[in-house]
Amino acid sequence: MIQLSKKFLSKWAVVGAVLFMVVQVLTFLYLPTLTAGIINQGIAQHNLSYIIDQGIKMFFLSIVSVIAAGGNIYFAATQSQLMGKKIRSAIYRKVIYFSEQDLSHFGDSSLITRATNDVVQIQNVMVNMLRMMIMSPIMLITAIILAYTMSPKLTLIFVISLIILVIIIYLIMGQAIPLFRSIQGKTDNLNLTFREGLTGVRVIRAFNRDQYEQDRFDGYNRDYMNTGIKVYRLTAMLFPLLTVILNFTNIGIVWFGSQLIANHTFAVGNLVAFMSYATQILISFTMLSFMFVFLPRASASAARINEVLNQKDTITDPEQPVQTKATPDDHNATLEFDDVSYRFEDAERCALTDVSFKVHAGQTLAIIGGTGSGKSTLVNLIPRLIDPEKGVIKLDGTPINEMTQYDLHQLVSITQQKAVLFAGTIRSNMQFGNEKATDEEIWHALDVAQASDFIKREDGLDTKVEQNGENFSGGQKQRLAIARTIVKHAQVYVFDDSFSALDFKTDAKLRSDLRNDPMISNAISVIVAQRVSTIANADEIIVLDDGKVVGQGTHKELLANNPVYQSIVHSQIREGSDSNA
Ligand SMILES: Nc1ncnc2c1ncn2[C@@H]1O[C@H](COP(=O)(O)OP(=O)(O)OP(=O)(O)O)[C@@H](O)[C@H]1O
Repeated sequence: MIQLSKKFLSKWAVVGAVLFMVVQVLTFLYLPTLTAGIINQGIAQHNLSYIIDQGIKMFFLSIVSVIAAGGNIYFAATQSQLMGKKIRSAIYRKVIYFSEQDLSHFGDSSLITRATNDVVQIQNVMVNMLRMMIMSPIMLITAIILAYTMSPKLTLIFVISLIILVIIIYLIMGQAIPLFRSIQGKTDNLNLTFREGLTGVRVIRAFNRDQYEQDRFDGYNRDYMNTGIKVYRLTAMLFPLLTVILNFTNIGIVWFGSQLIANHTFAVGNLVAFMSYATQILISFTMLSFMFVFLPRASASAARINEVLNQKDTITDPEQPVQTKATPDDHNATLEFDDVSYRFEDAERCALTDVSFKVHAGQTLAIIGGTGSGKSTLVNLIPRLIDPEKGVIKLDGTPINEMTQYDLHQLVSITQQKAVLFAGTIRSNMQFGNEKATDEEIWHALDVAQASDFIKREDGLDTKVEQNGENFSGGQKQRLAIARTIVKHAQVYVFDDSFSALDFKTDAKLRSDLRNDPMISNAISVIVAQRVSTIANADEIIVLDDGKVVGQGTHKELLANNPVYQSIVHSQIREGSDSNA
C-alpha cells in the first residue's frame, strides 16, 4: 500500500485532506463544549443573551465543519479515483510489454482481476483512509483530552470501555483478517473458471461437459460466497457489541456523573458534553479498527498489483540504442541468426538449439518441422517477442537487441500463428500497422491475402469486426491477419503457420500473389509452414526437429539428401493420395 501510495497518490491531496479533516474534527468537537456552556451558564442561569451568543457560534462552527467535511470528501474521493486510474494505466502499460512467459506466469484472468477488482479494493481503502484514518485518531485523541479536562475521574469509564472494545475487536479481527485475505485469491478462481467457460463454451457443449463445468463454477462460487458470509457475519457482530458497550458507558457516565453533580463537583451541561465525547471516542475507535480490518484485504490487493508492476522487464531497450537509418521501404537488408539458442524459463531443454542462417532482401526463408519442433519460437525471436539465451540475431548487420524495440518493430511485420483481430472495422484493423494506408493499398493487401471476396460481400472496408473477430471464420481471420501484415511496410515479413487454414488452391494463389507483389517480393519473407507445397519455392528451407536444425538448403537439395525432409515429403504425398483415394 505504501509503495503504491508513494507512486500514485499526490502529496498535495494528502495535505489537503488532512487540513480539511483537522478543521472538521476540531470544529465538530468544540460543539459539545458549547452545548455544555449553554446548559450551565445559559439555561441554568436564565441568561438568554448568552444562549443566543453561543447559538450563533454553534451555527457558524457547524457551517465551517460541514464545509471542511465537504473539502475532505472531495479530496478523498477524487484522489482515490485518480489513484485507481493511474494504477490501472500502469498495469496496462506494463502488461502490454510482458513477455509470453510473464503472461502465462500470471494468467489472463488474474491480470484482469488485478487491474479491476484489486484496484477497486485500493480505491475503497484509500477513500476511507483519507477520511477515517485521519479523522478517527484526531477525533479519538482530541475527545479524550477534552473529556479529561472536564473530569479525569469520569474519563476512567472510557478507559474500561476501550479495554473491553479492544479485546472484542482483537478476537473478531483475528478471524476476519485471514478470511479477507483469502477473498482475492477466490476471486481469481472465479474469474478464471468463468473466462475459461466463456472461451471454451463450444468445446464444453460438444463434449457434454456443461454440467461438469457448471458444478466446477458453482463450487468456486459457493466457496466465494461462504467466505463472504463468514467475513460479514463476523464484522456485523461489531456494531451491536459497540452499541451495547456505548449504552453501558453512558449508563456509567450518568451513574457516576449524577453523583458528582449531587456533590456539586460537576455541572449538568458537562455531563451532556461528556456523553457526546463518549460516543465519539468509541465510534472513532471502532472506525479505526474497521480500517485495520479492511487494510489487510487492500494490502493483499496491493501486493498482487505490485507483483505485476515490479515484474522485471525481460525484454528491454539498450541504454544507448543504435540509430538505424534503415526505413521499412529500404529493401536491401539481411537477416542473420548466428548460433542462436532459446530456452523457456524453467525448461530443462532448449526449445531451439544453435540455429544459424542468413537471408537477403528478395529471398524467402521457410521453416518446416513437426509439432513442437521450435518453428514459432524461431520466428518470435525476430521481432524480439522473446530474447535468445545464446547467439546473436542481426537485421541489416545490426544486432536487434542494440536497436530500440520501436525501430525494430517498424522494420518487421508478422502474422502470428493464432490470428488476432480487434473490435472495430476492417479498415481500422488493416491500418493497425500503417495508419496512413489508403483504401487502395488496403484493397490490394486484401486481394493478395485472398480476403477481398468475403469483405466485398459485406460492407467493404467498413465491415464491422466483433471482439476477437468472432464474426469471421478461422480461415477468414487468418487471411485478414495476413492482409494486415502486408499493409504494413517492412523489411522482413514473417508468416507463422499462417497458411494452414487455407485450402490448397487458395494457399497456392496467395503465395503466387505474394511473389508477384513488388513490396513483399523485394523484402525478406520468413514462412513457417506444415505443408511442403507451401515452401517448395523458398530460397532456403530450414528443417527443425526437436529444436535442432536437421536440414538446411533448397527443396531440391533437401529432397535429395535429407532423410527428415524426405520423410515429411513422403508422408504428405501418402496423405494426399490417401485422401484422393
Ligand atoms: N510458453 C512456453 N513455456 C514453456 N515451453 C513452451 C512454451 N511455448 C512453447 N513451449 C515448448 O517449446 C517447444 C517449441 O514450441 P513451438 O511453439 O516453437 O513449436 P512449433 O514448432 O511452432 O509447434 P506447432 O507446429 O505445433 O505450432 C515445444 O516443445 C513447446 O512445448
